[in-house]
Formats: sequence, structure tokens, C-alpha cells
Amino acid sequence: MQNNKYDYDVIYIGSGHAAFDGAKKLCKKGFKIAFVEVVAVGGTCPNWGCNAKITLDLPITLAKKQHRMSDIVEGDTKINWNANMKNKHAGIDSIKVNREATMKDLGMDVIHGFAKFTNNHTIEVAGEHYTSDKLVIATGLTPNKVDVQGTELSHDSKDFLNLDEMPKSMAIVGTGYIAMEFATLANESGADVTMLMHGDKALRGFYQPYVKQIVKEMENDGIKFIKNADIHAFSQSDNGYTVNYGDKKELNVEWILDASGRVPMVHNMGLEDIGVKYDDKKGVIVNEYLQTSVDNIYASGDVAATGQPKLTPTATFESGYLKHLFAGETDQPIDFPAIPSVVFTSPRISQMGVSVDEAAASDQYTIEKHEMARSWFRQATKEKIAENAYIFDQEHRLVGFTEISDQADNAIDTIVPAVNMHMNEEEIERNVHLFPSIGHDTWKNL
Ligand SMILES: Cc1cc2nc3c(=O)[nH]c(=O)nc-3n(C[C@H](O)[C@H](O)[C@H](O)COP(=O)(O)OP(=O)(O)OC[C@H]3O[C@@H](n4cnc5c(N)ncnc54)[C@H](O)[C@@H]3O)c2cc1C
Ligand SMILES: NC(=O)c1ccc[n+]([C@@H]2O[C@H](COP(=O)([O-])OP(=O)(O)OC[C@H]3O[C@@H](n4cnc5c(N)ncnc54)[C@H](O)[C@@H]3O)[C@@H](O)[C@H]2O)c1
Repeated sequence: MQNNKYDYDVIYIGSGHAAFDGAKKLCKKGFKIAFVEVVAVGGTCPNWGCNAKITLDLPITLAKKQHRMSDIVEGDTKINWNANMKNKHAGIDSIKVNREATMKDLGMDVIHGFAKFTNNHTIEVAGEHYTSDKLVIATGLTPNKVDVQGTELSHDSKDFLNLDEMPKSMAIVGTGYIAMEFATLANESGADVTMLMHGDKALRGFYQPYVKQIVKEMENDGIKFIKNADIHAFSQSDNGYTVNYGDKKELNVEWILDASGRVPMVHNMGLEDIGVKYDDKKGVIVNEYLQTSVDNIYASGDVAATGQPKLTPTATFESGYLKHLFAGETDQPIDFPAIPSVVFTSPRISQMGVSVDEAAASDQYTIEKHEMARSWFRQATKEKIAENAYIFDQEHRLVGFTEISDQADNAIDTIVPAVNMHMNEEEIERNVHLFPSIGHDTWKNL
């Protein structure tokens, strides 16, 4: 225990990566810690985010690879969605139980319920009060609901990740990360998928020439894209649901997924009463120390308005920074590295650091593009689409990267140190990679 005035040194509200990853190291330094969790210990990523999605995606990826190589790996591969879902439950459902056991083994407390501040050192959970020297708001995001008549008839990403049977037809609102990934899963699992676009661009933050190739592939697989859909209403019909959109147009489907974004969990927590400032869309306002407008209260992960990508590695990095700050190991502001992101479509798209568009608009950078589908390593598994772009600064250090390919996730992951350690040519040469490997295939262009 570091203080003798409060019940805890640090209370984390939320138990996801923005909380646990740093807390587990802090508690080893003698800090008394508690987590408050209203749904499931571990939060979004393991339970209804990354891990859950990827468990369902791996068989889909395998099936798609088999289709590409069906002249060699013969057979009519089909996804059994129900079995896929059972495998997801088998792998995922125990994570929250094991995570809570780990927390308790390490000496940290887990308080179940919804936390509300009563003053800047006290929270109330299910009628009990808990005090702490410092508090970290790590409450994450929750699905947005489009503001149309009948919006309650649509489902969210959590519902999708628990579907026992794949519906025959599905309308998906949006063309962001979740919409594009889940469309890929649903389409390969037999659903007739229609994407209802907010504008005319998918995956807005990514390099559009690559995104267009992904959309084309999805269209080739039978997914329909309706640009500028302008949705008016959802209603129940005899066999499912009707989406009213555009100029008196109708779409009849068995299931509607609203993937129109995610919004910060900042409401009903008493933040206004104690002076913690937030923005309804961006989240809790923080300074460069992740400190809120109240000195002893911090925010971490998806809910913190840092302008960083709302991803698990960001949450882990912020949680780790707070560990160093609270333990007195740093008094410096948080210094974010370039954070890689990937959309798990087929092919996938990944990017980090300076984007191609930013580089093209400046004379500070050069862009080197590579047509990787010609590489024998990609040809071996018959990858049709594989391209990447490397962005270099004036000293020819790598500062950005983007790739479209089935291995774009692994390709970017190998290149992360080259970007974030600002490696020069000599340092790059000292990194010898396995051969053959995606790492070798990606570093050889540097
Ligand atoms: C479908 C989906 C797929 C994703 N896929 C990826 C991916 O492949 N890669 C990637 O990097 N990122 C992915 N993400 C994003 C990633 O899951 C998040 O960035 C990450 O989980 C954020 O962690 P966090 O700790 O900030 O928030 P969360 O993990 O959301 O944790 C917040 C926790 O706080 C709890 N909580 C909220 N309010 C209160 C309260 N008042 N009292 C008590 N508890 C409260 C919530 O129940 C929740 O458990 C995905 C997200 C989704 C939804
Ligand atoms: N692979 C990954 O790392 C991964 C996967 C899933 C989610 N995530 C994280 O979760 C976050 C949320 O994902 P998401 O897909 O929900 O959000 P998103 O911001 O990526 O996409 C939202 C989509 O909804 C559309 N939209 C917005 N308002 C709309 C409206 N009123 N009507 C119709 N469409 C509308 C947008 O144009 C966009 O296409 C992401 O930003 C990301 O940080 C990451």
C-alpha cells in the first residue's frame, strides 16, 4: 500500500487492456489495486472484440485459402457456422474467469457492478462506497445506434459474435472496421450480405486505392454495396425486417447489423458532478499525462480522447504509461509510437505511421511501392492481390507502411521495429530474418 488515507492506491473503472495490462505490473510494486467491471472481466477485446472475432475468422481464412488453391487442395469446403460458434465459446468463454482468477492471485480486488463517482476520491458500486488515491476511467466504447425509426430492431457486434445460426440474409449499416470484417465472415458462411454505406467510401482512414480493391473482391464474392444509402427506418416484416432507404427504396433481410461506430462510455457515472470533462463522441478529455480535468483522475484506452487509434495495442500502451507515471518511473508526457492497425477482410489491409496520402502531399517523404503478388512466396499460396507501399523520410528511414494482401497483418507486424526505432540502413541490415517467411519478404524491400 502506497497511501494510508484511502481503501486503494488505484481503482480502475473497467477491466480491459487499458486497465489490467499496466495494473498487473503496478501491483507487483506494492500498489493496492481494484477493478470495477459491470459486464465481463477482460472487457471488449477478449470477450466481444478481437479474440472472439479472430477465433471465428481463422476457419474463414482457411476456407478462402482453400478456394484459391482448390486445384491442389481438392474438395468443396464449407463453413459450419454453428460449429464455428461452438469453437469460439470453447476458446473465449473461460477467458473472463481465468483473468479474474489471475487478478485475485496477484492480490488485486475485483468489484462487480457499475461505478459512479460520488466525489473525486470515492465511487459507489451497488450501494457500497470505495475510496482511492488515484482513479483511472477505462470504460471503453459501446456500439452506436443509428438515429432512425425502429433502430431497436437492429443488432450490434456483440450479438453477431454470439449468433448460433448464420441468417440467410443480412443488412450491414456502415463500412468501417466492424462492418467490413463481419461482412467477410457472414458472406463466407453463406449469408446474402448488403452493405448500407453512409457515403461513397469504405474504410475511410485507409489508402483508398487498396480499399477499392477490397470492395471489388467482396463484390466478386457476392456482397452488395449501396452507396449513400440514407437509411430512414427499420421495421418488422413477415420473414424478418425491412430497411427503408434512399428514395422510397426497400431491402428485406433476416437480420440487421448496425456497425455505425462506437461511442465512449461516459454517461451516468457522475463525471459532470465532480468536474471531469468529456466529449460525447471523442471521450474523456485528457492532457499529455492522460490526466483528466480532475488532478487525481486519469483516463486510459478507448474512452480517453487522445486522438490515437482505438485499438488494443493503444490501450495496452496507455495502461503501461500510467504504470510508469504512478510508480514514479517517469515524469514525462506520454510519447506515442506509430501504432499499426489492420482490417481483417480478405484480402486484409494494414497501415502504420505516415500514410501514402500524407507522403504524397509533402516533399519530406518518398513513397516506394511494390507489387508483391509477383513474389514467389506469395505465388506459392496463389495470392492474387498483394501490394505494399513504404514511406521513407529524407534520411531514408522508414516512417510509414501500408499493405493489401492476405498476410498484411503479419507483414506490418514484422516491420514495426524498423518504423518505431527509426532504424538506419546499417541497423536494418543487422536484422537477419527467417527464410522463407513473411518477415523476410517484407524487410527485403528496405
Ligand atoms: C468487434 C470488435 C473487434 C475488434 N477487433 C480488434 C482487433 O482485431 N484488434 C484491435 O487492436 N482492436 C480491436 N478492437 C478494439 C479493441 O477491442 C479495443 O480497442 C480495446 O478492447 C479497448 O480496451 P479498453 O480497456 O480501453 O476498453 P474495453 O475493453 O471496452 O473495457 C472497458 C470495460 O469497462 C466496463 N465498464 C464501462 N463502464 C463501466 C462502469 N461505469 N463501471 C464498471 N465497468 C464499466 C465495460 O463493461 C468494459 O468491460 C475491436 C473491437 C470490437 C468491438
Ligand atoms: N481490426 C481491428 O483492429 C478492429 C476491428 C473492429 C473494430 N475495431 C475498433 O473499433 C472501432 C469501432 O469500429 P466500427 O466499425 O464500429 O467503427 P468505424 O468508425 O470504423 O466505422 C463506422 C462506420 O459507420 C458509418 N456510419 C457512421 N454514422 C453512420 C450513420 N448515421 N448511418 C450509417 N452509417 C454510419 C461510417 O461511415 C463508417 O463506415 C474502430 O474504430 C476500431 O478502433 C478495430
